[in-house]
Amino acid sequence: MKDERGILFILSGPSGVGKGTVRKSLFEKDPALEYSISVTTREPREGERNGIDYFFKKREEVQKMIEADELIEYAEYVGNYYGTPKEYVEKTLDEGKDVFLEIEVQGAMKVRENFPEGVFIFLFPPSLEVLKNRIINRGTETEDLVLNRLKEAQKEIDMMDAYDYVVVNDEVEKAVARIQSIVVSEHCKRERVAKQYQKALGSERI
Ligand SMILES: Nc1nc2c(ncn2[C@@H]2O[C@H](COP(=O)(O)OP(=O)(O)O)[C@@H](O)[C@H]2O)c(=O)[nH]1
Ligand SMILES: Nc1ncnc2c1ncn2[C@@H]1O[C@H](COP(=O)(O)OP(=O)(O)O)[C@@H](O)[C@H]1O
Repeated sequence: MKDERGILFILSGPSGVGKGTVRKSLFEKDPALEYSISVTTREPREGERNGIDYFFKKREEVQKMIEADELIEYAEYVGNYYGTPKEYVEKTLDEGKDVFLEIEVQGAMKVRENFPEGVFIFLFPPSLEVLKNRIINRGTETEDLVLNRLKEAQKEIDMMDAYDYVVVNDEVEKAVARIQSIVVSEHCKRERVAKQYQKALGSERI
């Protein structure tokens, strides 16, 4: 284990706001970050690959993982399970690397209980109209599923106050730059706290 653990960043927000798009662009710019691949029972979309976008699993398989306490959190979202494998996150943080989770709001709130030191970022749409258009234009959901996702979105936006940061995703590049600033300032903050702590300990010894 490295002296300093990595930081756990949780990127959350309503479906269609652009979490996946922003996360992918962020990872292209910052190869030092590590992405935690979730398990899901949802069917793969065209172009999605097992072990890259998600670990696609059967319901019984995810249920077994839940029973064996192999997930940090899981949530049932629009009829499917989604969950974060524990082992990868713990191991990567112990190696001193920062880990990003891209998860919905119920799951993020559960992560808070186990990782209160995590940094919680809520990605916010410029407006509900824009959000609706982004889900429709993505073209991956039927009309019913778009409506379900929008219903969830309203509930999710109501939870925004529980986050450390709110980032508006007006333009992908701008949203990515805002998240990069958060990553840098969180590292500076932790370094400062560590130095103050060392100083306090030092003066105690004198
Ligand atoms: N709680 C939880 N949510 C997840 C996880 N992985 C993905 N999600 C979220 O589940 C929701 C649905 O994901 P998905 O079906 O891929 O749709 P999309 O994000 O709208 O493209 C999104 O809000 C994801 O961020 C996870 O491991 N745990
Ligand atoms: N800043 C943005 N401006 C315009 N379109 C965007 C922006 N961010 C994302 N999108 C588009 O919105 C749709 C939903 O984005 P996606 O990343 O799939 O969202 P999420 O992962 O939050 O469900 C996609 O078609 C994506 O290309």
